[in-house]
Amino acid sequence: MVPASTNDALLANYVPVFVMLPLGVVNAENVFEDPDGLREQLKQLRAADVDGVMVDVWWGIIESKGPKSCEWGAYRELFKMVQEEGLKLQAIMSFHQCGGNVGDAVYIPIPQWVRDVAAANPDIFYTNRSGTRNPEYLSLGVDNEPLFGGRTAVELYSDFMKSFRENMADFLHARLITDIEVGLGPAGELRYPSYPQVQGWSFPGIGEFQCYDKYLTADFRQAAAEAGHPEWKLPDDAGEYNDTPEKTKFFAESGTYLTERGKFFLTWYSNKLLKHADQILDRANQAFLGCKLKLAIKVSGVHWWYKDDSHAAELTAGYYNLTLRDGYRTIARQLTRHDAILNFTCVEMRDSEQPEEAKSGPEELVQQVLSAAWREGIEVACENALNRYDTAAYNVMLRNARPNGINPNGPPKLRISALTYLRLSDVLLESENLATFKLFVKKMHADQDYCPDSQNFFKPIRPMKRSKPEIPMEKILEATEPLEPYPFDPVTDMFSDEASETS
Ligand SMILES: OC[C@H]1O[C@H](O[C@H]2[C@H](O)[C@@H](O)[C@@H](O[C@H]3[C@H](O)[C@@H](O)[C@@H](O[C@H]4[C@H](O)[C@@H](O)[C@@H](O[C@H]5[C@H](O)[C@@H](O)[C@@H](O[C@H]6[C@H](O)[C@@H](O)[C@@H](O[C@H]7[C@H](O)[C@@H](O)[C@@H](O)O[C@@H]7CO)O[C@@H]6CO)O[C@@H]5CO)O[C@@H]4CO)O[C@@H]3CO)O[C@@H]2CO)[C@H](O)[C@@H](O)[C@@H]1O
Repeated sequence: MVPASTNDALLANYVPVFVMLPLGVVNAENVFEDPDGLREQLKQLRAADVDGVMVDVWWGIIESKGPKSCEWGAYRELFKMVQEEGLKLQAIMSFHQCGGNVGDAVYIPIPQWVRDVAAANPDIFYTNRSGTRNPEYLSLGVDNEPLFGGRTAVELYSDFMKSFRENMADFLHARLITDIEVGLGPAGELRYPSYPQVQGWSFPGIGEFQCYDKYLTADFRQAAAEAGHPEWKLPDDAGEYNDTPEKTKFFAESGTYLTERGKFFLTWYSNKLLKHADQILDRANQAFLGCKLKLAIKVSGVHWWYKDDSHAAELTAGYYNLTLRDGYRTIARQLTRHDAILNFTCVEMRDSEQPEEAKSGPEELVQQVLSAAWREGIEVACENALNRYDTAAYNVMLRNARPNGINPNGPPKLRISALTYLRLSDVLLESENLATFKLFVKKMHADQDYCPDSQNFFKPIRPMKRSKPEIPMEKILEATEPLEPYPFDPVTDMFSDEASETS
C-alpha cells in the first residue's frame, strides 16, 4: 500500500504490541477466575497504548469432559471482556500441556480422555532413547493414526479448531482476533520436546532426540529401508540431556552428525516436523477459511550451542541448522503455502548476557531466522523468551523489530508484523516497570499515537483464502542453502540513553 501522507508513511512503521495473558486466566476447571482483577489490568494495558493480548486456548480445559464436548463459556466471557476493553486478540490453539517449561506457573494437562489412550498405548507420546515418555504433546508419529475413538491426532486438532470457529463466530466477524497461533508442539512451538526441565534438563544442556516411540521408530525403519539402508538405526550415541556436544560421539568434532547416516537421520527428523506443521496448518486453513485473520506458528529460540559447529541443541529440537545448512528457511518456505506468520522468540537476548560455556548466539540466531522468513516473503512476529523489564532488553527488541530503523517514507524494508510481550503480571504493572514499558510501546509504534488499524498501512488482512498446493519436499529442501542474513544496524530507533549499551 502506498502511503498517502507523512503520517501514513510513519504508520507503516508502527509495530503493534500484544501482551501475553497469565497462563491460568481461565483455570483448569474452565472458570474465568478473576474477571474484575483482569479487567483492571486490561484497562492499564489499554492506557499504556497496548494493541492487544495473546491468550492460550487450552485444549485440556475446553475439551476436558470428553471427545467433542467443547465448553467455550469461560473463554467467551474472557473474549468479550477483551473486546469491551478495546484490545485485539491473538489466540493460541494450545494442544499442549502447561507445566514443565520455564515460567509455567500452572498445570494444565492435555484432556484426560486423550491421556487414557496412553495407559494402554504409551507410544502416543514422544519418547527419548531411554524410554521416558513426555505427556506434554502427542507424538507427531500419531498424526495419522486413528487411535482416539477412531480419530487421528490431526483430526482431533482439526475438530477443535472448527469448534472454535463455530463458537467464536461473532468475535471473528467483529475482527477481534487478528491471528490464530496454531499449536504444533510443546509450549505451543514447532519442535520436539528435547529439553524438558521435568526430565532433568537444565540450561544449557544439548537435549535429547525424541523419536523412540514405536510409531516414529517404525517410520524411520521404513524410510531407511527405502533409502537402501535397512541397517541404519536411530542414534544411540547422542548423549543425554545435560551433556555438552564434545561429550557425545554424535555431536563431537567429526561426529556422527556429519556422516551419511547422521545426515539421513537429521533430514528425516526435521522433515517430519515440517510435514507435521504443513498438515495441521492445512486443517487450520480449512477451519478458518474466509475469516479476516492470519495463521501463525511459533518457533523456539534455541540459542545455546548456536556457536558450536554441531548446533547440538537446535538439532535435538528438530531444527537441522548448521553453518552450511539453513534449518529455518525450510520452515519459512513451508509457511508460504499457508501465508502463515513465523513467530520467533528470544528477541530480547544479547550474546553478552549468555554464559560463555553455552556457546550461545541469540542475536545471530534472531538475525538468521528473521532474514530467512523475509527472504521467503512471509511475515514475522516476535516474542521475548524470559520476563524482562529493563531498557537494555527493550532496546534489543526494538532493533530486531525494525533492524534498519524507521523509514519516514513508508514501510521499512525490514520490519516485524507484531511483537508479543511475555507476560502480564503484577510486576509488569509496578509503576516504574509500567512507565518504561509505555515508552517501549510508544517506540514500537514508531512514536505515533495508538492506531487500531495500523495493519492497513503495512499489510491489510484479507479474508483467508485456501492454502496453495502442497510444496514438494525437494523444493522445500532447496531452501537449506545458506544465504547471508540481512544486515541489522547495531543502533536503530532505541531509547537514546541506552542505545550505546547494545552496540
Ligand atoms: O502463553 C504462551 C506460552 O507461554 C509459555 O511458553 C513460552 C515460554 O515461556 C517462553 O520462554 C518461550 O519459549 C522458549 C524460548 O523461546 C526458548 O529460548 C527457550 O527458552 C530457554 C531460554 O532461552 C534459555 O536462556 C534458558 O533460560 C534459562 C535462563 O537463561 C536462566 O536465566 C534461568 O531463567 C530464570 C530467570 O533468570 C529468572 O528470572 C526466573 O524467571 C521466572 C520467574 O521467577 C517467575 O516468577 C516466572 O514469571 O517465570 C520466569 C521465567 O521467565 O526463573 C527463570 C527460570 O529459572 O533459567 C532458564 C531456564 O533454564 O532456557 C530456556 C528454556 O527453558 O525455550 C522456551 C520454551 O520452549 O516461548 C514460549 C511460547 O510462547 C508456556 O510454556 C506455553 O505453554 C504457552 O503456550
